[in-house]
Amino acid sequence: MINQLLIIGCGNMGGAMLAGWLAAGEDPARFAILDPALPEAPAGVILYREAAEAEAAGAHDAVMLGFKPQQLRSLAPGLQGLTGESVTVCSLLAGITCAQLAAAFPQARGHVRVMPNLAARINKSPVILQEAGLDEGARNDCLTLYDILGTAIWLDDEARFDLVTALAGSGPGFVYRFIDALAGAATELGLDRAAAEQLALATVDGASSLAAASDAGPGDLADRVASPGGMTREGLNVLDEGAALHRLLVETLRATRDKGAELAKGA
Ligand SMILES: NC(=O)C1=CN([C@@H]2O[C@H](COP(=O)(O)OP(=O)(O)OC[C@H]3O[C@@H](n4cnc5c(N)ncnc54)[C@H](OP(=O)(O)O)[C@@H]3O)[C@@H](O)[C@H]2O)C=CC1
Ligand SMILES: O=C(O)[C@@H]1CCC=N1
Repeated sequence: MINQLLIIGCGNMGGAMLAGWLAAGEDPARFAILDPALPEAPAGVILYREAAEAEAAGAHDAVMLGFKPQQLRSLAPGLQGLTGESVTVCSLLAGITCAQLAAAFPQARGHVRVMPNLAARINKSPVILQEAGLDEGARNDCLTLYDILGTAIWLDDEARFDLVTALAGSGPGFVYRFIDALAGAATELGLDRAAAEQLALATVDGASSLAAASDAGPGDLADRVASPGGMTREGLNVLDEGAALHRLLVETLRATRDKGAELAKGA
């Protein structure tokens, strides 16, 4: 079991994960934060401002890097005292590989890439994991911890990590853009903006929950919405013309995925 996780950089993503763990009933004492400017920590969670304070406490057996990938090179030297041989280094840093983590924190017990999304806050995030150097026990400990935030899985091929990041880590951003565009389109065609947003959000929520609960795939479900000779087919035809939506999303995921390699190169 991971007894104490030190979250180094607790912004949007680290904060969402911490909120998810606490909402699931985890003991706040199981977590500590190292963040120089975070206004406050949740009740019961220790907040350190400087690495030396966390080092002196020496209470953690894993750290989770929640700062930006572009900060790895400058911050790693100051974190060596927190990443000794009994400590597992977990990283949220998009693009940064296990080999780069191992080079940045060579003394650590093992290295884990973790890719959640913001739905961790409500324990509904996929969490993709990739490790280097972990034994079976440490693998199980990681899976158990991250599974609390939704569904955690090990990826067996790190070459695909940036692609799953684009799909599952960045994915909520694309879905939010879609909901916004759906509401915007209805507004342009005559609906009040507030009503359009409410209807678009409720529709995506219901459609997603139904798909998650259904044995049928999303392609089949789309066809079930389209009554023969009815209205929906006309709209699907617009999305399908020249595989317009498919092509747009291939380009969207490609651009997102490729930025991962760029971030890795800069680190
Ligand atoms: N946002 C998302 O949906 C996802 C993000 N990620 C990854 O999570 C990481 C964080 O992203 P995100 O949460 O969006 O970014 P944020 O900017 O919200 O969070 C980064 C946090 O790190 C803090 N920080 C800055 N410098 C230090 C330091 N020297 N020591 C400790 N903490 C520091 C920041 O403080 P301050 O604000 O004061 O600078 C901030 O609280 C990235 O590596 C990203 O790739 C992964 C999956 C999804
Ligand atoms: O935009 C980013 O780089 C991070 C990684 C996945 C989601 N947010």
